[in-house]
Amino acid sequence: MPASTSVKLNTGAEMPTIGLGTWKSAPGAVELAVEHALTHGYTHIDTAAAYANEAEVGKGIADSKIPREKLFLTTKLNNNNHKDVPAALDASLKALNTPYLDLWLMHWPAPMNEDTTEPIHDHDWLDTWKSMEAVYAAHPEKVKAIGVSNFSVPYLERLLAVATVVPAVNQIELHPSCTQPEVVEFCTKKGIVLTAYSPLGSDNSPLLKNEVVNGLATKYGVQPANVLVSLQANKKNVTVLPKSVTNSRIESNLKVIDLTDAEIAELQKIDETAHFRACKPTWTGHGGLGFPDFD
Ligand SMILES: NC(=O)C1=CN([C@@H]2O[C@H](COP(=O)(O)OP(=O)(O)OC[C@H]3O[C@@H](n4cnc5c(N)ncnc54)[C@H](OP(=O)(O)O)[C@@H]3O)[C@@H](O)[C@H]2O)C=CC1
Ligand SMILES: O=C[C@H](O)[C@@H](O)[C@@H](O)[C@H](O)C(=O)O
Repeated sequence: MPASTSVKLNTGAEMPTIGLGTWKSAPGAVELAVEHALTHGYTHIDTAAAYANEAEVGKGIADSKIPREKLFLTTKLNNNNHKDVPAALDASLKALNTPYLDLWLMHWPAPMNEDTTEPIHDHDWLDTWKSMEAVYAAHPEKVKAIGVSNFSVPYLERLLAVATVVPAVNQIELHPSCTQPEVVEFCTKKGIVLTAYSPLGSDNSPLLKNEVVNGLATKYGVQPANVLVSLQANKKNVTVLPKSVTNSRIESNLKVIDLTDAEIAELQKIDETAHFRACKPTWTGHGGLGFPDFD
């Protein structure tokens, strides 16, 4: 099926299919990258309190002069803020210099200490979700949708058993070396949109040199990165976040090609022989977080 330009959330809102990623986009560079993206066709930006760049992302948004209602802005609750959800939301809004978020995600189901070096075990992430639901209900003017990130099937099952709000999105690692079919299928069945992070395989990705990826890039006259972004954009229930601080790449990453079902299957097969994750859940100190390649 042809690639989408937006995907409908369970709130009714449209989420633009391609968003600019900003993890490791340093202050100084990130405001220019965000401004460049927003003045060259992007309408969706992804950041996180953990990236320590929300203020600069906010500056890039302001400098672009894009009307707020034309932008889809996502940020994430940091692992060290699970105990103080309302204050964390206000801090992100202030840093981003925006009256509201289009989407606010629990970054990891993994509460951590103040400087995110150690896990803490006296707080349950399910209570964090309940606090996010409460803030969302009390302040619809501040947050238009809530969701999760780095949630495996067992963690989603635990959440859905008590949730009064079904997460709008689960943002997870998705690329040909990390295809996660179980969680993609589960979310799709439950009406939860997937957002593909590290779609190029993150920094210094071997996927950019992969033979299948390069074969398709040559066939369609595009860059390997376009094949990788297009793979996600060609899926029905998926949005995708290529990150770059390089203007030419920011522009070119928006170009999506329509892949055939056979080409999609060939790309997804790469996982069978060359599996990797750029972001291992174990970094949080909470184990594999229910992901089958860790537990
Ligand atoms: N929820 C979560 O836990 C996570 C969320 N994310 C989100 O997803 C976004 C994307 O993931 P990320 O890990 O950053 O990695 P990506 O897969 O987007 O890859 C980014 C890397 O690819 C390079 N690159 C970008 N475009 C091209 C191109 N056209 N050709 C060649 N190289 C290119 C970038 O370099 P350069 O910038 O120098 O151009 C950078 O080194 C993040 O920025 C973040 O917003 C990511 C990880 C975890
Ligand atoms: O969004 C980005 C990621 O979640 C990142 O914050 C973590 O993956 C972590 O820093 C790590 O070291 O792996």
